Amino acid sequence: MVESVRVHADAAVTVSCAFSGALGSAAKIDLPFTMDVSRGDPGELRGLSRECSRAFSVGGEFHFEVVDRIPEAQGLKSSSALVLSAMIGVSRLLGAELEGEELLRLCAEASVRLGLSVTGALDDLSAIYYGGVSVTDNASNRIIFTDRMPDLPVLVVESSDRRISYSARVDEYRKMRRAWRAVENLLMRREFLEAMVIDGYLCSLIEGSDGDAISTMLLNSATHACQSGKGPAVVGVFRNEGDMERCASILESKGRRVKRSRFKNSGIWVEHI
Ligand SMILES: Nc1ncnc2c1ncn2[C@@H]1O[C@H](COP(=O)(O)OP(=O)(O)O)[C@@H](O)[C@H]1O
Ligand SMILES: O=C(O)C1=C[C@@H](OP(=O)(O)O)[C@@H](O)[C@H](O)C1
Repeated sequence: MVESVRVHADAAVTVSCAFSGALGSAAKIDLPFTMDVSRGDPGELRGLSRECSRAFSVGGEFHFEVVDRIPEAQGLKSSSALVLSAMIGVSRLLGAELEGEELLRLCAEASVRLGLSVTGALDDLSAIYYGGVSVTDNASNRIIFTDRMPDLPVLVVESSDRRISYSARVDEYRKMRRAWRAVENLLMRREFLEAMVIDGYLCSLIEGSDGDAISTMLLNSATHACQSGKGPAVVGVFRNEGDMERCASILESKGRRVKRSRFKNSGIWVEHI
């Protein structure tokens, strides 16, 4: 019997925020979120353990040890990484054969019940699970399509603020639903980086944004820079590592906290430990 597993997930950035009712989309980046899963006392994560028992119709409790964390409440998908890692870890512990979209739908339902997501965030779950970029309809919990992202460097600028998605002003996003048509059109043309920029701009109108970080990146060789959806983290895309490194040094000299990353096209994986 498997006693303990280690789940290797990562962060993702927002390509289209689904709060308005528009299609959701996220792209995976190489920023590790690692969780060990075993049977035992869940501590603070009792609700998550209960959701796993419910999903697999089993008794007992599960223990989750987060080894590498993603900065939380920044628009980098820490909550989806948490729920997905727990579910997939428990699935492997139990030898269950739940995989793919069915597993992701259970995660989406659990995320809403746990108060960690507004729509279930199938876009974020799918990007972390498959890698690359996912486009989803979160209202009907369906994946529309997945695709690969270009293998490019991505610089993440963290914020000292936190924005919890459950407290987002979703009514304001809904009022702006029509503005997201531009984002959806770009998604359908698979122009993901352009969609990401327009999405970040629209979210900024509601949430505000870190204009200094965005302009510093655009003035220093970023091909694209914007808030990651509702943010507050900001992301920039570069042609090569050298351009990213020069920009990262400039931001660091201004006292900004940055993480060097790149788009990631491989999926989540689990090892027995
Ligand atoms: N490692 C973790 N341990 C416990 N809770 C976590 C962890 N990571 C994320 N969370 C929960 O997820 C919330 C952040 O989710 P959310 O507001 O959707 O932002 P994001 O998913 O973009 O980071 C945190 O406030 C916390 O409740
Ligand atoms: O809670 C949700 O349903 C969502 C949260 C957002 O992600 P972040 O919380 O990472 O900003 C958003 O981009 C996604 O489309 C849906």
